[in-house]
Amino acid sequence: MFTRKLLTLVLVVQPGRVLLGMKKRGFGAGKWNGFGGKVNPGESIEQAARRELLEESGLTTNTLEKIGNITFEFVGETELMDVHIYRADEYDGEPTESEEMRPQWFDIDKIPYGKMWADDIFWFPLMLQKKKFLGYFKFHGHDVILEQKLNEVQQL
Ligand SMILES: CCc1c(NC)nc(N)nc1N1CCCCC1
Repeated sequence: MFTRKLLTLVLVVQPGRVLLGMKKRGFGAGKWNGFGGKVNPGESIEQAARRELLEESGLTTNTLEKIGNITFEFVGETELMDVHIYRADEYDGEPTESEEMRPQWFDIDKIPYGKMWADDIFWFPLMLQKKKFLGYFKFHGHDVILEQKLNEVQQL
């Protein structure tokens, strides 16, 4: 009944601040988010995460750490979104605007949750504490969470 679409999301974190991108078009346009997107046939999830980070922000990293996996259901859609979330604590390059994303650093205490996907406020604190987590969010439209599960795990 449900198929799964593999997606990636990378958060670049430095002491006291996190790099987010303003999505300029497509799915999630107008929201701040990490960098990510689809996994192409023949590439690993981690390779896709690295590719999307470079394409969307201009950055590369040696330290991509898998920190979470969240499954999203949108009511009425039969394709679940299986988002594999990574944290990068180091990076090379300079944040660069792309066609998809306008990057900007945010102080940890000024993360614009009101302009992000509604789930982020729940799992960002775990991500920032370097905890690992599994989650499930059921959305009605793009703004209303009907059901949610979020559990810390020791390994992914
Ligand atoms: C699945 C949608 C989504 C979402 N909740 C609904 N929350 C965040 N932070 N990112 C998302 N993605 C990240 C991968 C690329 C698509 C958008």
